[in-house]
Amino acid sequence: MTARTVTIESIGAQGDGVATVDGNPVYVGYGLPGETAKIEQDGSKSRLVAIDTPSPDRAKPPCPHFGPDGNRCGGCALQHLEIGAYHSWKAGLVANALAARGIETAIADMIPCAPGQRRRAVFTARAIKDRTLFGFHESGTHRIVDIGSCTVLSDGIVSELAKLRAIAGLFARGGKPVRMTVLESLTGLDISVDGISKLPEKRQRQAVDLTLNHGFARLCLGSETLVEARRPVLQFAGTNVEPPPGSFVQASAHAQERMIAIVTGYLQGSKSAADLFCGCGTFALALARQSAVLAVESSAPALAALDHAARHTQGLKPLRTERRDLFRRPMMANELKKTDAVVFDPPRAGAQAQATELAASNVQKIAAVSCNPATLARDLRILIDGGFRLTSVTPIDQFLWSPHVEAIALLER
Ligand SMILES: C[S@@+](CC[C@H](N)C(=O)[O-])C[C@H]1O[C@@H](n2cnc3c(N)ncnc32)[C@H](O)[C@@H]1O
Repeated sequence: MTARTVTIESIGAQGDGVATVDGNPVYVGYGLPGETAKIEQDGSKSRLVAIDTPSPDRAKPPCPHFGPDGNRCGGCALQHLEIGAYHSWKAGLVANALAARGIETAIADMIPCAPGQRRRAVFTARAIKDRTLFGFHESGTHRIVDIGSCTVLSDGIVSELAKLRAIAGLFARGGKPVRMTVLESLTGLDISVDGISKLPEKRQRQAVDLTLNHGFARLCLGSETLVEARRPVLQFAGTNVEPPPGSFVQASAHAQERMIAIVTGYLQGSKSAADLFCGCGTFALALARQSAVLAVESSAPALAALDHAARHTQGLKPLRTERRDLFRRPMMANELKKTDAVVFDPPRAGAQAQATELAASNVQKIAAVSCNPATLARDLRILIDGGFRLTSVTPIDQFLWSPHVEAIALLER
């Protein structure tokens, strides 16, 4: 460790301050641009000792689990940055990724999300002696920061943290850490545990009893439902959907509705749309109110939930689903002959093979949704080279105070 004083120049992609020492970057967690800070340096990492000249953009973090010291919850990276500067930094992540692929474009205003709006969280639990650590990993380590509150999550989850910890403790007691995905659905909390394959019978009964006594909707271990008091339900643009255990859904209902509005608004007027990487139908079910839809996805349970929702919703145009691995077998340009509009929303790896087929197709309008600016930029480059024009890029702060950002890019021929 070398003690030194540095000046922070920028914020890195993970939210740490970045200084330069001997021509190399040194990351200073909790540091902001313009600040002079005393650090103990260890290669590119450092420990912050003191900030000598605080930035005017420095804000008081609202969460007690956020801070520069050890045991800092890694869920948030930037609570110490004033909200306007924070939004500019996040929009910059998208702009920089696009610029790195030679795409220079204006970025629209950030769609903000407020504290307390996040409806889905993945906790880690580990049993130690007679108690359970339950929370998120410390920044950059596998240590679990035990949380008693969270500024980002919805009240419906935060108010139940102690009860969730007790249930998680039953699964973690065997010694292995477990992950617990909690989704606040309209009918109650939907809890899904993974990391172990089986629970001893007595502990399983206790977990089921706690779930029922606390009024939670469902408890699953992997894909096995241990108890379902009520079907968990979400609404996508007015349509009820019953998500399968642990399935992907947008992290915030507010962000989801704004994203649906952008996509359906842009693709309005198309006769036949495709939703690729459709999940349980966030976009497909909304699009089916205005055009025929082909919805494609690799997860069978997600498609079953989408089919079930479509069958029980009045007034939709024809909606067809197809199970398909779009990485290995993208929808080919000639299969999209009758499709004039596409929304695609792939996992972080992006949709390179699919973008290549779209570039060669007759599709006229595309909404590209992504939680990874780097792969979004790569896929947009393919589409632009194939003759599409980028008409707008809108960042959405779905992952408040984290270094992650959602974005929707709109393209047309
Ligand atoms: C970011 S989510 C988007 C889901 C949906 N659009 C939504 O808004 O809820 C990505 C989806 O891609 C699916 N997926 C992952 N790999 C895939 C693949 N190789 N082929 C098709 N779908 C895949 C996942 O199951 C997941 O539902």
